[in-house]
Amino acid sequence: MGVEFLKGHGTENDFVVLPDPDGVLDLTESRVRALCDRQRGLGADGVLRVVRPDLGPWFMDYRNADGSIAEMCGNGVRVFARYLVEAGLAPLGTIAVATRAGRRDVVAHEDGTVTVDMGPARVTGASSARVGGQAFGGVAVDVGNPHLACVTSTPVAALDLRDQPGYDHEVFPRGVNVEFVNVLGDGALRMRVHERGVGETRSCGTGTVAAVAGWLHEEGRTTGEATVDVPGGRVAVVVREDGSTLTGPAVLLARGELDQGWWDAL
Ligand SMILES: N[C@@H](CCC[C@H](N)C(=O)O)C(=O)O
Repeated sequence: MGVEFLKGHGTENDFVVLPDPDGVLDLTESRVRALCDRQRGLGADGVLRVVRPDLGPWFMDYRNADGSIAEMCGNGVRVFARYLVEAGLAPLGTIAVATRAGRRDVVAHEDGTVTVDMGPARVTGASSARVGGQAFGGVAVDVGNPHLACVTSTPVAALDLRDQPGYDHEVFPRGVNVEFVNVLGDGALRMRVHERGVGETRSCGTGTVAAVAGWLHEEGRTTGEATVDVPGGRVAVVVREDGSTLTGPAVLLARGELDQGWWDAL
């Protein structure tokens, strides 16, 4: 019997899901890279390994497509919760999910959307990004993982995000996810993102929370809410003094078995 997998996405930020309740899979960097490769593997922005240590809360072991480990993934945790519900491992309603950024309470709704309590989005200072010779001012935002949210009047559709945007390595020694944000109206944002460890993705859940926190900061506010349009769809974000929530769809579209020989050879 090969290794069980599922494929899913949250606003087209896509993941390979590996159910591994007993934590027996040896998920090496090279296996993650091969799984995420869109030519020689299944293709995905990241891998979600579903583990349940000591029958405690479910743990989301999230990996970026390049094999690196990240603290948190807002779209991934929605897909993770959808998997738990569809597999009969958790009921609809609130599910506690352990992540490297701490516990996240996730509410799976009947209509297929999922709301995640993302914890506080902390603006920690000003910084800037550079794309194609153009500088973009922004703010560093900690959503469990590091972000640089740049609100700009340059239409985000015009940006070439194939390469990693330039950023200040002293401010972000562990790398950074960079968001470019247009304000469409009060409470309506558009965003594109270049993710650490992946490249441009069609959505980034933690990035949308950082975008809203960055926009509010620019407005001199610390609380508020907005919809965020990303290339892969739309999510809704609420930022409070003590926390934030992210709501959006979570879809599972395929399941199957990896060839054991392919897996073993990696
Ligand atoms: N796509 C994710 C974020 C995944 C982690 C990120 N690339 C990092 O390295 O911090 C999301 O939906 O939040």
